[in-house]
Amino acid sequence: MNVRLSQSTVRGTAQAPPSKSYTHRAILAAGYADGALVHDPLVSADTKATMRAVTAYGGSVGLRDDESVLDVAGFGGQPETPGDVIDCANSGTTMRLVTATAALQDGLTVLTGDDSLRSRPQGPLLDAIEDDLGGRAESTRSNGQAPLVVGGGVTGGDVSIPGDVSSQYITALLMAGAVTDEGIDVYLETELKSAPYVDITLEVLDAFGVEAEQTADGFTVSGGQHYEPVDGEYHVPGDFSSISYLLAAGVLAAEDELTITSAYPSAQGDTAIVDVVDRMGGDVDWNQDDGVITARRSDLTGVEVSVADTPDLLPTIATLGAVADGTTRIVDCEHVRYKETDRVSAMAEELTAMGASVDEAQDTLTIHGSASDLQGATVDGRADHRIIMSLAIAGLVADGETTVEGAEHVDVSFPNFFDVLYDLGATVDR
Ligand SMILES: O=C(O)C1=C[C@@H](OP(=O)(O)O)[C@@H](O)[C@H](O)C1
Ligand SMILES: C=C(OP(=O)(O)O)C(=O)O
Repeated sequence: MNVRLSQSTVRGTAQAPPSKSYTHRAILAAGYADGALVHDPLVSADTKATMRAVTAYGGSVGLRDDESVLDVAGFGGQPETPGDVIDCANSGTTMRLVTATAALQDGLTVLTGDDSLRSRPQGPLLDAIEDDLGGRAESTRSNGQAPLVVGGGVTGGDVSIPGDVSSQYITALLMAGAVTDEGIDVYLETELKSAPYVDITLEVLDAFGVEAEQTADGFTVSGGQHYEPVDGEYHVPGDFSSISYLLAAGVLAAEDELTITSAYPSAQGDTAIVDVVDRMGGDVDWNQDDGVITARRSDLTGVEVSVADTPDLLPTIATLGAVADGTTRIVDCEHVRYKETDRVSAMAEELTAMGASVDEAQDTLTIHGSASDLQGATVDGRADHRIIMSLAIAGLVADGETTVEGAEHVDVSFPNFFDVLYDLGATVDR
């Protein structure tokens, strides 16, 4: 699906979609439990992959008609051997988290995904399971990528793992480690990137009555624990990665002001987008008690931003930088190359196609911005939801028409993104 956008303004109120990261964890935690009601879940292509995995391990997931609640029956910490391959589709979170689940049972699980997911790094997690925990974890092509074959009935132990490839390996080991006999101690061999995502994990584990904590050199979870959420329920907060596109639309294109609801504080590192926009000179106000962000159109100035903790914000900040006056330097971004696509290159190339001046280095993206340089163009969304949404926001400001190719992939995290933009008054032809 191609979506065409033209320079236009937005106004009114948009509700943030529910958090993808919290939804994945809540579904899997409910799977490790006897079950749970997950309120306000994100129902998207990625979270459906985690629902499939929980079902494959012997649980079940029912969705209320209005999509407001997932009724998850769990497998009680003892996953069954799946009767079929688990298709994780485009979801790195599903593949990593479920690989550790697979290691818990004696039988084998086969995990695969789409072209993008089958090119992403899984090697450090496979090595941790096989070399450190004594399980079986193989890449069928011996290249550290899916398809994967995992099993072996691990009972816990000590794991050494790099921290600068994906924090999802640590999340996976902590979630599975709680139901092993011995627990798992994770030692980080390199500095942890995307650290707030492990904080999200600790928050969800706590809500499910599971204890895990940070240590001087990593994380630890003791074994023999039972997942059991308070009152059998869990509530998912709004998603700040998704909010970043709405907030960018507000400061770049609001006619008067744009209001975003369901924006309550949580462990999400991506709440940093509010501060980034503020530092760029954006007129933004966040009422944390009410969960409401208000943004007004503003003239932005380039800044330097580290995305070490917030990789998913890179595409949004790149778009903001292309419109801001002066230079925006996005640093500490090498790990953003291991996502659905290499997002550093993707944003460099596609914003350049729209007339921006961008320099790319391995760990830095530098954008010499100016709103007047941005021209509508046909851009490739790279089958990556965040590239698509960020380029669409650039299309609200660019002179002339912008066509974003492959726009249907927003179904991964923000399925009604283009409907929301349309309802806010943007000129969008879906
Ligand atoms: O655990 C999570 O929910 C996520 C962790 C991050 O990945 P990495 O830890 O691989 O950087 C992030 O980019 C991804 O969108 C979601
Ligand atoms: C990288 C992302 O997710 P995942 O790793 O789950 O594919 C994302 O949502 O930007």
